[in-house]
Amino acid sequence: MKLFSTKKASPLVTFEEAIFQGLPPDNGLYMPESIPVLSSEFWDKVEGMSIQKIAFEITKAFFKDDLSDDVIQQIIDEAITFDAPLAKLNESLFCLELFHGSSMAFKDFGARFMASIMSYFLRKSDQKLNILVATSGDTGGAVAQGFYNKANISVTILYPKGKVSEIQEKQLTTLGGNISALEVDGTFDDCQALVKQAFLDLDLKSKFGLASANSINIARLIPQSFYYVYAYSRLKGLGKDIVFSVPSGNFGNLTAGLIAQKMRMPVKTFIAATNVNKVVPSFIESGEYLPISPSISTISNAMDVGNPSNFPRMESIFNNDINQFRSSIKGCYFTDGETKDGIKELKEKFDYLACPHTAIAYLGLKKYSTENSGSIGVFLSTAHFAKFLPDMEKVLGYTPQIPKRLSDLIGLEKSSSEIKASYDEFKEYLLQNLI
Ligand SMILES: Cc1ncc(COP(=O)(O)O)c(C=O)c1O
Ligand SMILES: N[C@@H](CCOP(=O)(O)O)C(=O)O
Repeated sequence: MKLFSTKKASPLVTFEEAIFQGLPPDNGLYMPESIPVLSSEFWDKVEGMSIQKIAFEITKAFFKDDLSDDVIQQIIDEAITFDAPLAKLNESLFCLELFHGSSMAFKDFGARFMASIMSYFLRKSDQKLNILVATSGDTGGAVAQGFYNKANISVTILYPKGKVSEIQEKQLTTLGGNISALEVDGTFDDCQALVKQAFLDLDLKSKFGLASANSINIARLIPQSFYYVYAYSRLKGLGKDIVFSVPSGNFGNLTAGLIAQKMRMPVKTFIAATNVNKVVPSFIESGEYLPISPSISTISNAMDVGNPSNFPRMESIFNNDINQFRSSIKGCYFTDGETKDGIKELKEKFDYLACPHTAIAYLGLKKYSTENSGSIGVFLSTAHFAKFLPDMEKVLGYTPQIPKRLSDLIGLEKSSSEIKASYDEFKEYLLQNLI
């Protein structure tokens, strides 16, 4: 499969080139030249398939020219070691739980898949690789877990100082080994801009192998389509239209849903549910794309993104046609006060505990369902609620039970280096520390 840059000013590349380059030289984003349509035989039989089987079939559809079946199977066996259960809240309302992986966030699908595939390609050569990744909370933890101890790979994670939860911070800063963390005095968008600048820095690129583990890297997005198809497979038998509500920040998750739709997964509509960093919902309403700078801090901190990096991919999927955009995605946004009410409502009405991001997806679906009825609603739960303990305690009025995997982190000492949001300082750090 070949990939093109959304800016159309860079040459086509192979999948291997795209994942190791991360960003095309013209600063666009790589997209597959064509998104494979899965066969009607696949869609007929999907109901009985495990998530691993679905993952295998999707990966094969994309990469049959790049990877053998045995290698694909090996990558799936290594990466997709957990499930994505659908919790039924009532006859037409389901929560797709994406937090059963190692870092307890949906990023585990993409990060583990990417770590396996990159390790496979690296084993064929003797090269060393530096992963640079920006996080507003969850990507960093998933990438740290996914790449921990992978041979010949070093990971540098940039996160905004004071803007991630304590447990999220511990996930990024306590593994050690090949994982380092940089605490940036700025916002997530500053972290993302620093990382992007490094990928375009020819001096750095001539000295080191650099790659991205953010959703700007296409290898993160394809595995995120697995769980949409899995949810569809479990709900198909109900014979109703399906609406997916996706809590969104950088819009990798929603773009992965659009990729699943392009593969012919039937979807009635997607809901792009954000916090007050409402760049995409506002774009859907007004047709104007206006980044928010600096991004606004909220209790759904992992979605505090003022310039979503996957927006050009979404535009490319819709051929830059706002009407196509509007017919596939409905936008909505919620304040912190509304988010807290959403958490309370989920607990009181359904006895279901959800993190602030998940609550936003629930609210998005609720808003849509009051105006449209008759479909099945699925809201995506993108992280375990315990990752956001202080806010959960404030909203619920008690301390919910924390999985041991997360509570064990609290006592650990963090190890990170502080930098200003300055490219010179960042580059100096990289020159001293990359492998
Ligand atoms: C818990 C959680 N929910 C939602 C999002 C937003 O996802 P995306 O950036 O793919 O839109 C993130 C961050 O990626 C997250 O960590
Ligand atoms: N919300 C993310 C921000 C980075 O998004 P990515 O999907 O592009 O890696 C986070 O949790 O770090």
